[in-house]
Amino acid sequence: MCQTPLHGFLAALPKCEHHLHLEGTLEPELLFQLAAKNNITLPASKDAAFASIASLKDRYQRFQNLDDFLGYYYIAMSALLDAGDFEALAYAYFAKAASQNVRHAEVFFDPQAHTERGVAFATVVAGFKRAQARATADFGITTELIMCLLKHLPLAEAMSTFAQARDGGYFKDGTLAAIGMDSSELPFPPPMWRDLYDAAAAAGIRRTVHAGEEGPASYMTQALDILNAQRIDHGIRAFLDGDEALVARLAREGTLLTACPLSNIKLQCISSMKEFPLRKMLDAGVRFSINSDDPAYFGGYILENYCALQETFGLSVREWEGIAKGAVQGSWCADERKAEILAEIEDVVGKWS
Ligand SMILES: Nc1ncnc2[nH]cnc12
Ligand SMILES: [Zn+2]
Repeated sequence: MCQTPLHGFLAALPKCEHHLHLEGTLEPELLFQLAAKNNITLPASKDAAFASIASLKDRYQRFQNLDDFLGYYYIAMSALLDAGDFEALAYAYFAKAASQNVRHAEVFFDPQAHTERGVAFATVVAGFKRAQARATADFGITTELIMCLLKHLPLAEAMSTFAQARDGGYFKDGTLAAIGMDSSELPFPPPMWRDLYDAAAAAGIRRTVHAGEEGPASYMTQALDILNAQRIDHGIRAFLDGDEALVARLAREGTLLTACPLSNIKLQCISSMKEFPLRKMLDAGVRFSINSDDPAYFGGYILENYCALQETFGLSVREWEGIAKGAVQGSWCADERKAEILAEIEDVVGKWS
């Protein structure tokens, strides 16, 4: 438990999570269990970190950058094979999130990372949908799925995965809420993905994209101008690069940045929490939410991210109220659901003021 006097308040505060990769919640314990069940051999002969749960956890303390982490992330998810595996993964995350008072979660998954190794798109989605239904019934948490396409694969493959989901009615029937893009950033700037984002916009589908994590602020401007992205995942480089015009635009347009402070430290995008641009984000009036990204790898779920910020920046209850409400306003859920969560926030704030 963190040491801040506001720990109880931060734990109780109703939260929305918008930047969470379901595959990034695969804890080493579940990974080893699924690998044994599915007869998947983890490549311990190539990388000794895969020898045991303990050695893997130790290696997770020392990521050098985004690509170093992604190497482990893609190998680990090869242990996920049947719908029950995807259900177990997602349900474990929803249970953990609900225990930290996440009331609404919009979560990413990477279908291409599964279809390219022979797991059907429908299998992945069926498992996640079962977990979503159980989590809502068990915890009252509402959830949405965002399909991410991978930047390290060709545009044509992203387009065909997108077309499969669109033509299969997955967006129309509400199974999928939006598209996003993730994976390596620097070698794959936003203009490469124009056709994908144009096709999503033409079909009336919501759009987010990872940008400004390792890549420069100019990638964020391209994401807005060329991809017409409605949300940006990470986005800290707007502040770190001092791009004042972009910051002013983000504030003016009310674009949600889905920030992930512990992730930024673990992937060495910033060297300590003091460098996380929280004060600049607040002062500029940019809308943002605080999220966990890949909690099984980065040493903390959403509450640990809130607490780590509090330990460094010492915000007031009122400032946290503003952050929590901004996250609700930036969510892609119905207005009635937003009103419910906003009322829950007022309730908790009332008890702590
Ligand atoms: N932080 C991150 N950045 C880009 N792609 C990712 N995939 C999973 N986590 C990611
Ligand atoms: Zn991410």
